[in-house]
Amino acid sequence: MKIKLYTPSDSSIAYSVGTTLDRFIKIKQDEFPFASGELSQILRDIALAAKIVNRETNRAGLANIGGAFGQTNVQGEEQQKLDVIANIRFMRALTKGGEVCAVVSEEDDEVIDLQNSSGKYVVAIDPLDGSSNIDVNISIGTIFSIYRRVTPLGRRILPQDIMQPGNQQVAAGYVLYGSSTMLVYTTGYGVNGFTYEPSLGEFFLSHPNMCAPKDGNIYSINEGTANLFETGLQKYIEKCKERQFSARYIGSLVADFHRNLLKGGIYIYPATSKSPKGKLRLLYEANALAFIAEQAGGMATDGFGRILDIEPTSLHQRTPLYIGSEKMVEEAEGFLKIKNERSISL
Ligand SMILES: O=P(O)(O)OC[C@H]1O[C@](O)(COP(=O)(O)O)[C@@H](O)[C@@H]1O
Ligand SMILES: [Mg+2]
Ligand SMILES: [Mg+2]
Repeated sequence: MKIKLYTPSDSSIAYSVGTTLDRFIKIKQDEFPFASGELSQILRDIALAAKIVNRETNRAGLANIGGAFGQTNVQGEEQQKLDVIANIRFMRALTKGGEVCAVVSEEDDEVIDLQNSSGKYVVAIDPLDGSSNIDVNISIGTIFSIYRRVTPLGRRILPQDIMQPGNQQVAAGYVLYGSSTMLVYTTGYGVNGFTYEPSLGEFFLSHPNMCAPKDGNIYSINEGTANLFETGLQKYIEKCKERQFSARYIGSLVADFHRNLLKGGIYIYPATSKSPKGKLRLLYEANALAFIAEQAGGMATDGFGRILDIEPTSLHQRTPLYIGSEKMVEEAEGFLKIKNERSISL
């Protein structure tokens, strides 16, 4: 009996396009002799909850899941039903997974202590990003950051476990519920994207080693409040128009970020005279995407400094965000600095 050896074309790579997320996590874990599997488990828990939220999102119009929940969250924003459903689903998966001791969520005023003294990790999460787009069938997302607790296991969680700068993240990512559903994440060793195959209930590697183009011609900003922007930013936008760059703004941070990550571009949610800290939240929006952007060769600042170096002072603190292709973010920063220097010297 003859035995034929199977030699897949790219056998040199342990994983290739089409590898399941589970397998990819396992392979990556094996690359770290000291890895003990807890972080891998959290990534699996997040993937599981994402599958459930994906199902709810897809049938939002049918199952009376759309619309307001009838309560406001700590940001004073009206919660959508899907905000609350997603929050419950991720919280449940992270609790059941058993590796997390505390969760910071956009939808909860306080830190959620999961009463799990053996949990080594803290998760900050925006369960449903782009809430204003839920009812109009436009792409929405989930954003997550993972940190290792800094206080000893078995002790009560302390503020220092939660208030860690983004440069302490051990993993971060997002889920995009769009025409297809994708999970994109980093553990500090590059960025990989997985596409969900609903009929098989699996995420498959579809975008290995994602790299942001160094430059681009897409700018994403809500110009509705342009008259409240600082002059440096107004000048930068004029420059983009002069160059006939494409203006693209979905109004879902995850979707705008993802497009620009693939095609090259800059997303800006600036400080305005009305909101001096902008709108987006540092702990569960900006930090995660900044980690991804940097790992993909892009850049993320608040207009003046690196997002990942901001020392958090409050759970739901906001930050201006300039994120995307390196050259574009650098240039936008340059415009801000010039104008600011001029206004200071006047
Ligand atoms: O309507 P605006 O002011 O442009 O804000 C849109 C931004 O607000 C957000 O919806 C805020 O996120 P949430 O939906 O999670 O609150 C971002 O996704 C989006 O980029
Ligand atoms: Mg959000
Ligand atoms: Mg949200």
